[in-house]
Amino acid sequence: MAVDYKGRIGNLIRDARKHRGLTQTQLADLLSTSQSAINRIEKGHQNLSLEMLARIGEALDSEIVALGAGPTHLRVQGPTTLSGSIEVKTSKNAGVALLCASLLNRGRTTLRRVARIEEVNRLLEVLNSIGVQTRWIGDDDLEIIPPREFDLSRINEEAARRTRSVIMFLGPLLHRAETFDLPYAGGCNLGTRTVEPHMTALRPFGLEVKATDGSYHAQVDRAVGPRRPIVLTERGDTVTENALMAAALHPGETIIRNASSNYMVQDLCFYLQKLGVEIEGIGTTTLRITGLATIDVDVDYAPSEDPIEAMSLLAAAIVTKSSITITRVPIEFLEIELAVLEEMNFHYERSEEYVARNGHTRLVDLHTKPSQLVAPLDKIHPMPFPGLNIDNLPFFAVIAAVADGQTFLHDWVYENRAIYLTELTKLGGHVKLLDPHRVMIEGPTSFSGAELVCPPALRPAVVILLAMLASKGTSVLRSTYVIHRGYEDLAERLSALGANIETFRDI
Ligand SMILES: CC(=O)N[C@H]1[C@@H](OP(=O)(O)OP(=O)(O)OC[C@H]2O[C@@H](n3ccc(=O)[nH]c3=O)[C@H](O)[C@@H]2O)O[C@H](CO)[C@@H](O)[C@@H]1O
Ligand SMILES: C=C(OP(=O)(O)O)C(=O)O
Repeated sequence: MAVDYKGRIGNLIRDARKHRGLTQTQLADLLSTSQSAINRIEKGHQNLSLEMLARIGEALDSEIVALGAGPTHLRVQGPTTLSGSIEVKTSKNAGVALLCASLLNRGRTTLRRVARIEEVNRLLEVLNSIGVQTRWIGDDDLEIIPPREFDLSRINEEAARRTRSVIMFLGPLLHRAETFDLPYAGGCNLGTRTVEPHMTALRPFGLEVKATDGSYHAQVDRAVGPRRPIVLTERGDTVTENALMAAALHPGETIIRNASSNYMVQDLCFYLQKLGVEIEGIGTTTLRITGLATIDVDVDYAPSEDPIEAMSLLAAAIVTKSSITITRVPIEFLEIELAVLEEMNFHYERSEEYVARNGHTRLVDLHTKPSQLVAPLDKIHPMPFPGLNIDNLPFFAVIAAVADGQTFLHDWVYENRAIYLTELTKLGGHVKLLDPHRVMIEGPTSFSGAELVCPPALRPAVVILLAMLASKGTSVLRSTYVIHRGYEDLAERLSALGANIETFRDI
C-alpha cells in the first residue's frame, strides 16, 4: 500500500501550526493564501511544491518539513513507578543570564556544568553570529571569548527571535555601542510579556529604545548616568539582571531598589563579583553596585542547580508515587514549595545541607516516599522570591490532580499559562479554568493515555509529560522542542529511573 505522505505532511503542518498557536486563517495570511487551501494541505488533499513546503516551514518557524530533521515526539507507556537517583542540572535561567553577562567581560569566561538545553543553544548561536567565540569543553563546561568588537550587523535574527533572553543584551551592549538594533525578544507563548520595565530600568544609563519593524533600535547618550536609586516598576528577574549588567560597567555606585532576589539574579551577582564588580545586598531587594570602567579578566564560574528542574523531578516522583533520590536540590529556592507539599501530606527525607559549586547556594538531597496527598486548604499562588516560584506553580496542577479534594491555583503572573493546564483533562484530569488566571483541580485522578501536542509553554508541556508517566496505556506527546528549551535529556533521564519513554520523529 502506498504511504500517505501528503497526509503525514499535512499532520506535521497542522501540529506545527497549533504549536505556534496559529489558526488556519492566520497561517493562510502569512502565506498569502486562503484558509481553505491550508485546510486542504492539512488534510493531505493538496500537492505541495518544495518551495511551498519551505515557505510553510519559514512561516511556522519550524524545520518540520526538512526530511529527517523534523520535530521530536515522545511515546510514553504508563503507568510508571520510578526508582533510583537523579541529579539536578544547573539552571536555564542563570545559564542565559551568564551568557549575556559574559558580554561585559573582555577576558575569557568559563562557565562550569552549563545545562545543554535549546535555550542555551539559541543564545550561543546569537553570540557566535556577533563574533563571540564559544566552545564546549568536555561534556558541559563552556568557554566564551569575546571579539575585540562585536559585529551586531550580522546578528542571527532567527535564533534571537526564538528566545526572550536576548533582551538581556541591552544592559551589556549599551556600554559597547552608541546605536544598535536587536530583534524583538521571543520565547514561550505565555501571553504578552512587557519589556517596558527594562526600558525604565535602563533609561537612567542613557538608553533610549524605539521598537519598530520587528526590531529594537537602541540609542545611548553617554553623558547620562543614574543620579538617584533606580526603582524597578516590577520585581522581575531579567529586568533586575539587565539593570545589574548596566551598572557593572558604569563606574561609580548604582543602587537598584525593588530588585528581584531570585536564584538567577543571585548567580549573576556572584559572577559579577568574580569580575571585580562590588555588590552589596545580594539576596535582598536593594542592590548597591560599584561598577568598573572596563572588565578584562579570565574568570571561572559554576552556576547553581535549577530549582524548577528540582520541582519537576519532585512532581514526577509524587504523581507516580515513587521513591527516588533527587540530589543537588537548591533547597534555598524550594522552601515554600516543600512547605506546601508537607501540608498536602507529602513524605520525604532530606539530607544535611551542603554548598553548591558557586560557593553560596544551599543544596540538599531529597528522598521521596510514596504518599497519598490531600488538597491544601488554601489556594496556591506564586510570589517573587522568597515566595513560591511562578515557574513551579504549574507542577502543582499535576500534583493536585493526584491529591484528594479540590485545589485552587492562582497564576496572577501570566495571562496565558494557566489555560494550558486544562490539557490535563485530555488524560482524564478534572481541571476547570475559572478565568484566565485561576484553575480548580479536583482529585484524585486515574490518568489514561492520550495523544497530545505540546502546549507552546515549557512548564505546562512538562506537566503533561509527567501526567503521561502516571497514565495507564500509551500516550504520545508531539513536538517537544519547547521541553528541550529548558531541560537537558529529560526523557532519557526519566527513562534511566525506569520510565518507559521513547523519542521518535515522523517520516
Ligand atoms: C530567563 C528568565 O530568567 N526567565 C524567567 C523570568 O522571566 P522575565 O524576567 O522575562 O519575566 P517577565 O518580565 O516576563 O515577568 C513575568 C510576568 O510577571 C509580571 N510581573 C513580574 C514581576 C513583578 O513584580 N510583577 C509583575 O507583574 C510581568 O509583568 C510579566 O507578565 O522571570 C519569570 C517570572 O519569574 C520566569 O517565569 C522566567 O522563567
Ligand atoms: C517562562 C519561562 O522562561 P522564559 O523566560 O525563558 O520564557 C520558564 O522558565 O518557565
